[in-house]
Amino acid sequence: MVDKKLSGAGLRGQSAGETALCTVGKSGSGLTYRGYDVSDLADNTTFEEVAYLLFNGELPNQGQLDEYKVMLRNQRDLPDGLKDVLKLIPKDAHPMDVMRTGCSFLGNIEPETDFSHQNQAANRLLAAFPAIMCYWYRFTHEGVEIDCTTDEDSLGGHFLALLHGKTPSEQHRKVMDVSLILYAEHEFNASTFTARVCASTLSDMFSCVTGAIGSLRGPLHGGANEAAMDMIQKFSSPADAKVQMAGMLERKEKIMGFGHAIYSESDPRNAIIKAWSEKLAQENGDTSLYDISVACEEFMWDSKKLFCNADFFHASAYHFMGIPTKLFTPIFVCSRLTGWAAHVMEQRSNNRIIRPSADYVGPEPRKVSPINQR
Ligand SMILES: CC(=O)SCCNC(=O)CCNC(=O)[C@H](O)C(C)(C)COP(=O)(O)OP(=O)(O)OC[C@H]1O[C@@H](n2cnc3c(N)ncnc32)[C@H](O)[C@@H]1OP(=O)(O)O
Ligand SMILES: O=C([O-])CC(=O)C(=O)O
Repeated sequence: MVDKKLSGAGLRGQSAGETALCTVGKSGSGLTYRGYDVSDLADNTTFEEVAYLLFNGELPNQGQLDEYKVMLRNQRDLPDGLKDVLKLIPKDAHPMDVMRTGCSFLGNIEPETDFSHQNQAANRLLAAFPAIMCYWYRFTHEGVEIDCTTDEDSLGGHFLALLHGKTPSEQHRKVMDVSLILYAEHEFNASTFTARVCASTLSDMFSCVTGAIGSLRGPLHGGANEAAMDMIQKFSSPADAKVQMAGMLERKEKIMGFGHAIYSESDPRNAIIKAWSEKLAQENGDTSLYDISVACEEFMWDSKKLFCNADFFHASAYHFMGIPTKLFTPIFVCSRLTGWAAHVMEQRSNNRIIRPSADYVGPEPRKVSPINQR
């Protein structure tokens, strides 16, 4: 992995603080969480272990993990007041707005009253997010008031069971778990930086996470997985994908799911989710969407030297598991909550309010003229 030459607008290349949580795009290792390579974590741990690692600094032993999972399981259900609020949100609302409201409302009825409760607040959100998404989705789209508890061992399996109303396959549980690990943490990305800025004012955990959800929603960040899905579904074949993408580039359109602010040659998460997407395509007995995705990847590299970021093959992988496109970015929320909350805790542990300066480019000083002379 080569360090990208960083310059220009968007604070690119400027250090905005220290973190012990994550490295992104450092030579020799693409992505690490507290020193562990993300591929090692994806192969050898579960999402709950990664959440524990991010919140507590070390991977849990078996006893700690068992205790942690029981604690999360006991908090998966939603209070009636929150269910009532979710039922009021219309079917055509953006599910990221649902997540934002769900998070914010929970902060009203179960507030983080002081920072000694920060872990409880983070774990409550971690346990409740799958139900916030699925309760609203199934009520508004299917007219069902679901039971927000399941017997599923993992949060990934729990989400799939809530969404589909049936026990997920072992392979689908595994893919969800890997996906949640891949999306968990990514240093000072836009949404995490939002959370840290909010934390630096000594605000509460729910406000920090609510703000971060708003930043993740945009198509230049987390929203790219949905935009990528919308795009690949329009292509009828690999050859058609290449022709249509050439047109998009000619029209100077951004191709969602490609490029990255920090990585220069590849996003280490891509190979991992791409391999799972291929397995799911084979399991489904129809590889056409996967083949189209591979054609997109080849075309973008050959024509622009742009590579798939974490979002691109997540689109087909989620689609193969029967997940509606509009829920792709909310799943990202369920995972990235761990990174956001860990950064909030880190910011609080050595805080100074984040308040950069701006280069002024406006008019020279001038006097207000009376309104009838303007
Ligand atoms: C999990 C995540 O959040 S990963 C990111 C998800 N976002 C997307 O997939 C959206 C599509 N990608 C992009 O918009 C960008 O690549 C970003 C926002 C991720 C990074 O933006 P930047 O750091 O400004 O990109 P970068 O400096 O590498 O851009 C270099 C050039 O490549 C172009 N470029 C970068 N990505 C793309 C793309 N996906 N499609 C077309 N052109 C692109 C830029 O327009 C720029 O061209 P220019 O010099 O003519 O203006
Ligand atoms: O780091 C970034 O800018 C975006 C990203 O890939 C992420 O947040 O996962």
